Amino acid sequence: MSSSTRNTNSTNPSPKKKSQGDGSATFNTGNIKVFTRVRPLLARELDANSNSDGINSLVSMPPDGQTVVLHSDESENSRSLSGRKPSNRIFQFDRCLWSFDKESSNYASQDYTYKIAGEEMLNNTISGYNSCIMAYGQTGSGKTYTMSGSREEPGLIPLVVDNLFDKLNFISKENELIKFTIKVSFFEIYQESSYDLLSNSTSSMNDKKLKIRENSDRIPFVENLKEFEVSSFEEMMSLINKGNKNRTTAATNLNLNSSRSHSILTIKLIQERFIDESLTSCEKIESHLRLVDLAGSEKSIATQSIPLNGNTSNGNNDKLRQKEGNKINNSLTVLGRVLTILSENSNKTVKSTPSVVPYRDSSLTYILKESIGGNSKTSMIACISPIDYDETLNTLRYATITSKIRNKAKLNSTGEASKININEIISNYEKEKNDLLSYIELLKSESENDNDSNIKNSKKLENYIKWQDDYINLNNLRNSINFKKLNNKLNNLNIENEELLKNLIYLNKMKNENTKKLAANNNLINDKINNALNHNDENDMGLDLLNKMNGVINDKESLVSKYLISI
Ligand SMILES: Nc1ncnc2c1ncn2[C@@H]1O[C@H](COP(=O)(O)OP(=O)(O)OP(=O)(O)O)[C@@H](O)[C@H]1O
Repeated sequence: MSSSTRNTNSTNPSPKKKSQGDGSATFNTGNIKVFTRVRPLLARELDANSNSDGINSLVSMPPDGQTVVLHSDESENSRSLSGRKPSNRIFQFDRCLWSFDKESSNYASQDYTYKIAGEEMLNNTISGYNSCIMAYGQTGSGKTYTMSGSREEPGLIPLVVDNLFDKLNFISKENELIKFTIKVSFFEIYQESSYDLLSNSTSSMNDKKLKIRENSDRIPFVENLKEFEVSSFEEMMSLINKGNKNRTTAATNLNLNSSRSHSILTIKLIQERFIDESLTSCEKIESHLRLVDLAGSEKSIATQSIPLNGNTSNGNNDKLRQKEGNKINNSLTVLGRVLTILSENSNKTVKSTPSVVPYRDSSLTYILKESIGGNSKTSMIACISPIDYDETLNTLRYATITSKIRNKAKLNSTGEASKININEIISNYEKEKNDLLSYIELLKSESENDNDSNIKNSKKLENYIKWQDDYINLNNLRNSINFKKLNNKLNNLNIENEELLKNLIYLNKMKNENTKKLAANNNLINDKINNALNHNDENDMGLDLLNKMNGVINDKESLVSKYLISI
């Protein structure tokens, strides 16, 4: 059985601005960027239609790369549950990604999706802006595939992490006065409660619940969420893979591996930019990139659990899936309400009062407050199925509302350079080292069979090693800066030498010219002496002139010899 598509002649779209005046200007003005991506047909969808001639995609994407057409289709493939006759709908977004058919010339691969939807957000984060990419769409529409992908076809998250390290390594090589620190945290919102996906805790789900609080700037955060410092792609991916394994998923009729929770991965980047080579003051920039894989909107019948091992009685699982589905739908309904109000507020005139945004109505909107309505450059990838008219229409409407939201992203810099005292840092390190050394001595004297103490011991040793690394890094930084200073001095000395050489050449030239003038003067004087001698029989006047001339010669000679001595 073959699949076909209406989109046969489009080419890979080139980047360009949205043409419609729908309030979504370029990203610099702060609008949420919106992309849509259509997935291919799945094996079960092909099987279910094995008797038909082939399934068309209800979605097509013309070559401009920014338009998506949702076609009415009265055949069974439309799967319209509304009963009404659907009509063709046209939508425009920042970019429409065609992943329906791998053979198509404009097929949007995982790498291409990263280039279009991921790279700009990563660059924003490195430039010091909070950024966020979230995947939205009905269940089974390709959100997790887009965000995480598979080992063979890695999605946005692994590609972002890979490129993050590449970019930071490049910057560090170019500029040794920047120090980067990367931290990662990962949590899920399941049935309105937050859980740390990186926690090793074995306590009950109830005990593992984390609270959402607000900081002094009224920005919500997950209390006690663990944050891990990482320094390589492998380290970061091993944490993310651990988090993905901990995420709540289940097999449903629509997706064998359906995410039953919203997951939020946060990569925090701290940059310390030393203002000058003395290393005494630095600007600190702290930004984060949030990667959000939302749970899919769903109809309860469609997401009943799949009977396992041939067991048809699956009542409890069905109930749980339904309860999960209701919570997911509720939070997505609140998200829709919040996005609508934000979009209306963004398009109100300056004088009118903005409506209150009900962020607190769900944990999801509360925690995403800054990303969807505050200090963040944000993009949404609206994932759509090629054969579900009603759900695709809903998703595209949602996405259109989102594209009209204007956020105010700020550069998260300390602004003024904060003073740091390098000697103080080193003496603190030294104090810490001495404390650790004496602690290690103490531990050594404790029982060797005591497991707890051994664990503590090794932890402390780890800390000690980390301290040593930091100390060495700091010294390396100082050494390289000292080396740079010496190099500068050497360059300056070379420049001074060049100046001296130029002066010497000039003085030599002057000396030669003066010697020539002196010889010419001598000739002139000799001529005059001869002239006078020739006339000495005439009177004493000639002798007198001769004596005067001799006096002039003596004066000139002594002047010249003084000058020559001086150079
Ligand atoms: N662009 C794509 N190319 C190939 N396969 C895809 C693509 N998008 C999705 N799929 C496949 O479709 C199925 C459903 O995708 P996925 O699990 O990503 O959906 P989801 O939107 O995350 O669903 P849920 O909300 O239930 O978690 C998976 O088998 C996935 O591999």
